[in-house]
Amino acid sequence: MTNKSELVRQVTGKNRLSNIMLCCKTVFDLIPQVLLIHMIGLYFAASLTREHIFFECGAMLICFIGKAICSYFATWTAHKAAYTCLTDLRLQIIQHLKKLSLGFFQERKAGDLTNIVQHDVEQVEGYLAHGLPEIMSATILPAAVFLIMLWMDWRLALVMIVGIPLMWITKKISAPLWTKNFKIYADSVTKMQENVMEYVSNISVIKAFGKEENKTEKTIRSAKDYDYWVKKSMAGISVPMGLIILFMESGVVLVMILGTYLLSVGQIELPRLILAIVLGGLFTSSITKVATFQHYEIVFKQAMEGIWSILGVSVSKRPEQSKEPVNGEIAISDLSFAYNSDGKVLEDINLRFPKGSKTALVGASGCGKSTLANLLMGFWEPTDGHITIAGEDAAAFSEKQLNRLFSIVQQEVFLFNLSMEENIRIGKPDAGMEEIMDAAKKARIHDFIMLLPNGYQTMAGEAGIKFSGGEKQRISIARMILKDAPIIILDEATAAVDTENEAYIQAAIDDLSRDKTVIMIAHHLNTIRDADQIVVMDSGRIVDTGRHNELLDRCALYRKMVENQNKVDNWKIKEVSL
Ligand SMILES: Nc1ncnc2c1ncn2[C@@H]1O[C@H](COP(=O)(O)OP(=O)(O)OP(=O)(O)O)[C@@H](O)[C@H]1O
Repeated sequence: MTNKSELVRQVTGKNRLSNIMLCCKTVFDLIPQVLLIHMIGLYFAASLTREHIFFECGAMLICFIGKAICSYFATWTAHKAAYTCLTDLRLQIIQHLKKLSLGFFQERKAGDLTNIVQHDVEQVEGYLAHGLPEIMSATILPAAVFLIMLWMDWRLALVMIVGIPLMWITKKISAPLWTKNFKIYADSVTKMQENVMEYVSNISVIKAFGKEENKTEKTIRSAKDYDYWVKKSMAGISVPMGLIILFMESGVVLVMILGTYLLSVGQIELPRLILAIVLGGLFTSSITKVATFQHYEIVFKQAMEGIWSILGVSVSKRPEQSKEPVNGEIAISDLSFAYNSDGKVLEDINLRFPKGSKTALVGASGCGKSTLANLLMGFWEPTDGHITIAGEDAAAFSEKQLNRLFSIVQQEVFLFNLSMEENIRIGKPDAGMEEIMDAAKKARIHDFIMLLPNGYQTMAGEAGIKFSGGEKQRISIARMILKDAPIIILDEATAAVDTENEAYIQAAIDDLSRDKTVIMIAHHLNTIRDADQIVVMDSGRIVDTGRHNELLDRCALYRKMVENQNKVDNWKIKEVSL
């Protein structure tokens, strides 16, 4: 999909059959009224016969049945198209989300994306199943009425539409205000949802830090904002809507006035005048609806904006398929990277990670260690420069193939609501039970799983089953042992666990890292002393690279970092011995 208009065409194009049915329904709607007036005319002319009554009433009956059938098919086809479209859009969004880089998910909030997938897509369904058919029938009917009126008496036809220019001007003038209010309303819905989601998912942190009052107030405020904007947008609609109704009703009043005059001077017959007034009433009520249905269009446009804010994001330029990448030395040359126009986060990076070596990235918080690791895994594309793996440009590998080369051990671990067995099998979908148990043993988590009520079949989300951070971490390491990727990225995996768990995790990581290329994002300098190379970073640049002792000799920044680390360690020992 290249642009938003194409997406809108694709969505609204599904209603064609329903529109045809609505046209037929309109015709069936009008014929009985014309026939009735025709019979009244015959009656006044004293020429109404039984045959007339029989055939015209028969035709009316057929029209009523035809109208009911068309109505049924119009509603059915509109709903069918709307729900097909709703499912298509959700699938399209999910497929697209799958292709987007991790960076997209760091920038957009979960509440915002959920709101689009749930609420905005639902609005499209409302527009297609209800809004569009109503707008269609409210447009076709006045057009047909106008043609009949023209055929009957062109003067009455013209006075009937006198209010339209005024209605159109009111609509044009009020549209920007209408759209603006609605946008604020839609934003307040998103904000309220984001706040509620953040509140619910972080309730433990909020309570732990005594922030209930603050956060509750913020969440309630966003709910009140929502309430305020709903009312304000309704108030913004009601004044122009009143004016539109006034201008349109002037049409039928003018038909009555001019019609009565024409009758008095003998230029129109009574049955024709009655038909003109009936049709004028129909015209007015339908065309008024067209104007007031404007909100359907605004809601639809707003929903499409939201949907396009996902579908319009270009996907990674990586190929869908590529040859199998070979494990080997990783080389970074002249690499620079910026997340946005705020400036470069990494600059002039030149590095080598020999196959099977152990490298530690060290530096102050925010110096770019995680960004560098994310670039290696292909989550972002370098702004300048290249990354090669075994001599091949990493950009030429598909996401899937590149993913096979890497495993990452992070502090935050997510367990799916699946059994332990399935949670570990994610690392290798075709792994047998033996392999899974073997990986769990290496990850030092097998004994723990065996103590669970249903062993490997215990569900991660089962009531009463709680996992510590360290246990979750070891389950995720078992996944990675099974995956057996040749390059391991360790993001300070043992920072948030107790000493016993730390020892287990360390042993599990040692097993996972054996004979692999290891890149550690390190905060604790005492865990990296035996690294083959330590990369010292500062403000997005590499300051020095070498072994621990070499850096102690020649790199002032590294020396300072080690001294600071020693101070912290001494402080911890003192704190414990107090
Ligand atoms: N998605 C993002 N969008 C914009 N800027 C970002 C994004 N992620 C990180 N940054 C910025 O990039 C810089 C480097 O961040 P990065 O997380 O790579 O540092 P780090 O050295 O890993 O830090 P830490 O040790 O605290 O994890 C920081 O200034 C950070 O604010």
